[in-house]
Amino acid sequence: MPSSTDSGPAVISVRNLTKTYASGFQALQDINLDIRQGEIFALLGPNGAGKTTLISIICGIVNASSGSVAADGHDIAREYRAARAKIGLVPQELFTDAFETVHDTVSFSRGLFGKSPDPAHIEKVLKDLTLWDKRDSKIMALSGGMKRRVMIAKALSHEPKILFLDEPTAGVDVELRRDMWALVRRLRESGVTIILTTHYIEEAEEMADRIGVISKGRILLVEDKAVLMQKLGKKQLTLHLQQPLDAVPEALAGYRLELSSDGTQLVYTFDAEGERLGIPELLRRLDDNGIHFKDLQTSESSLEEIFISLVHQGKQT
Ligand SMILES: Nc1ncnc2c1ncn2[C@@H]1O[C@H](COP(=O)(O)OP(=O)(O)OP(=O)(O)O)[C@@H](O)[C@H]1O
Repeated sequence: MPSSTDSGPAVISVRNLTKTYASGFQALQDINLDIRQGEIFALLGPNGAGKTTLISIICGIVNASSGSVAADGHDIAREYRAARAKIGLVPQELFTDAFETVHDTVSFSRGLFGKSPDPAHIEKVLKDLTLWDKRDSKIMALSGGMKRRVMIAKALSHEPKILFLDEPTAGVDVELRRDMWALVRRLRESGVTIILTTHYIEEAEEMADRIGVISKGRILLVEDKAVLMQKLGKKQLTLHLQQPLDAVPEALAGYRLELSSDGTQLVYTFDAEGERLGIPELLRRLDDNGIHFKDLQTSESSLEEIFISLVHQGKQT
């Protein structure tokens, strides 16, 4: 089960969390999760997996059925105000007062957390988000990308240590998505711990230090991105043959080899372990069997393929 590691203190600790909605639907089952100080953590899962429910419980918007959450050491139920003050939340839906100016709406958000006005901080947030020039514009006059940045500015107005971004780039075009990724990295560099939910694998692959995969209300695994890709990724070696084959020779039956339908390509699929053991020997055996190739190429499975196979198998690691 995912748990705290020696790589740093947990800034969010989720223990044995379950959620059953009034309808009787069990949205989360026995979630245990630690978020480390200063990391970008991506919670990756298909629609309906429970991502928003989990975030909403951590942020104190939805009550858990059982279990506990601590934010920077404060229990979200017993010490709600102290815990919530540590957290900024950028929800999936963009909602804010269309008739307010950018500056006023962001300043007002700070007040909601009982923090005294701090014009210098608001100025810094607006400048970091390239909204300073728009500070006197009404929200309704802004582009979609700017409105999103206003939501982030609001979430940062009370100087949280932890920022939740729920599907930050859902429905956003490619250019805006790249801007958002750059912005999230800058925020992390400024010391904020970032937790983002996404169903875009590309986003987790691009951004995250660690990835948690959630499906049907359960965390299937939590892993460093690089380790996840190395551990679960498969590689393929494709050999383009000089002469087509009718079938894979018996002598090579021990290898996971597939022949293309026209007989011109042999595809060998292997994992990190197989790599060490097999390839020189395979090439030798091919040669022994009179099979020669004119070209070869390798490819690695993407995080997408890993993710799909995990979610389909409901695999536990
Ligand atoms: N208030 C509610 N009452 C009953 N069921 C709910 C409620 N809110 C959410 N659910 C159900 O709980 C499950 C998890 O929903 P949740 O919104 O947490 O998923 P998600 O992973 O965030 O998905 P999405 O990316 O679509 O938002 C879904 O099946 C959803 O229909």
